[in-house]
Amino acid sequence: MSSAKTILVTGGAGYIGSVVVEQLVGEGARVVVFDNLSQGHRAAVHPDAVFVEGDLLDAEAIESAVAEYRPESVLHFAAHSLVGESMQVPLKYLGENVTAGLNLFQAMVNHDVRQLILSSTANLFGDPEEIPISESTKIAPGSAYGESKYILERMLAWLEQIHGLRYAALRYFNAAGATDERGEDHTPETHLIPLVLEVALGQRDQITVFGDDYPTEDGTCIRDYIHVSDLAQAHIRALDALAGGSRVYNLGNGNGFSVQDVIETAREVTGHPIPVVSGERRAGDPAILVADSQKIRAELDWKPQFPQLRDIMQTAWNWHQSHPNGYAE
Ligand SMILES: NC(=O)c1ccc[n+]([C@@H]2O[C@H](COP(=O)([O-])OP(=O)(O)OC[C@H]3O[C@@H](n4cnc5c(N)ncnc54)[C@H](O)[C@@H]3O)[C@@H](O)[C@H]2O)c1
Ligand SMILES: O=c1ccn([C@@H]2O[C@H](COP(=O)(O)OP(=O)(O)O[C@H]3O[C@H](CO)[C@@H](O)[C@H](O)[C@H]3O)[C@@H](O)[C@H]2O)c(=O)[nH]1
Repeated sequence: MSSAKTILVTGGAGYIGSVVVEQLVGEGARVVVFDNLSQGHRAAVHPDAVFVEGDLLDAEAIESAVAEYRPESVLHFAAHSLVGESMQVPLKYLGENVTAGLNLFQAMVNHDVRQLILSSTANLFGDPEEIPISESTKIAPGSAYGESKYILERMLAWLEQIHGLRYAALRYFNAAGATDERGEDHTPETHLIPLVLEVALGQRDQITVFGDDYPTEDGTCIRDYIHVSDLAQAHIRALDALAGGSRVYNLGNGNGFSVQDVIETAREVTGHPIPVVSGERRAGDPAILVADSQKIRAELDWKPQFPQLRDIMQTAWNWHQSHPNGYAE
């Protein structure tokens, strides 16, 4: 990775973005984080990164940040990202995620910034026709959130054709785990793994399983959990490869685990019994999402360092134990 170039990271105070920033700074890059702290945390931003507090919905704010810092590339993490919420308030996603991207892309076009990595999602595939899901699997977004990400992917394809922008769309499956200093801390928390660990910490009484009548072996949804550091490494490789042209990759571990498996693994890792109650299905949740990530493995020589769910959850548990109140002082 070339060290002198500036990289702008939207959403760099959030869960995944902050870990990517940590790795980029470690590689010697000059990093500028742009985040409105709606979900992110100032303390999650690596101290060697420049921090700009701003909202992508404010076109002037992102325009002036791009004008001031003149990044060579942009990593775009900032978004609303909850599948379930997007099925309650679809316009928050179809409106704000798309407008935020639009304002960012416009600022990039205005200042001739020609490289971008987009955080896309496995939710692009809805209830997929095939498992594992490859880049050639039919796209049929499973929620308003997934649709908002697909609109951004399509916008980028046009900007490539018309303005020569080079982009990588990384369709993450379920991010999980932590580094020593950075982990998952959302308010409210809605993600399965941190919620289960909050039960183990005694901060919640139980975990509700959203649906136990799916067409899977134990009836609960299956997901592909990928360690956040492995995701970060994929961004660094994709950034280095962008000079060779735009690309789209599905990014997961390639192994599926049910909600029940996650709870059982949490019991093993934490030693806590983790009481469970059955709940209704959550709208927008596909039964099974497992990635075929052969393409990024072959083209970028990327390989997950955390293939086992147990190891991923151990890193999350370490972080939750050392940060029982998340990033709060
Ligand atoms: N967590 C996952 O499993 C997962 C999976 C697939 C895709 N993604 C995508 O990856 C990205 C990061 O996810 P995350 O889990 O780290 O989410 P996150 O909520 O922790 O991080 C998002 C960050 O963006 C910031 N932000 C949101 N709207 C903004 C705006 N209008 N202007 C400026 N900053 C804004 C938030 O404050 C936050 O720091 C998202 O785009 C999400 O859709 C996440
Ligand atoms: O209290 C809970 C929370 C979650 N789940 C289930 O656990 C699984 C994982 O849910 P969650 O951790 O909320 O993640 P997802 O909804 O799968 O979404 C994540 O993973 C997607 C990619 O697969 C990303 O696009 C999203 O941004 C990211 O939030 C799903 O089957 C949920 O129904 C429960 O049963 N109980």
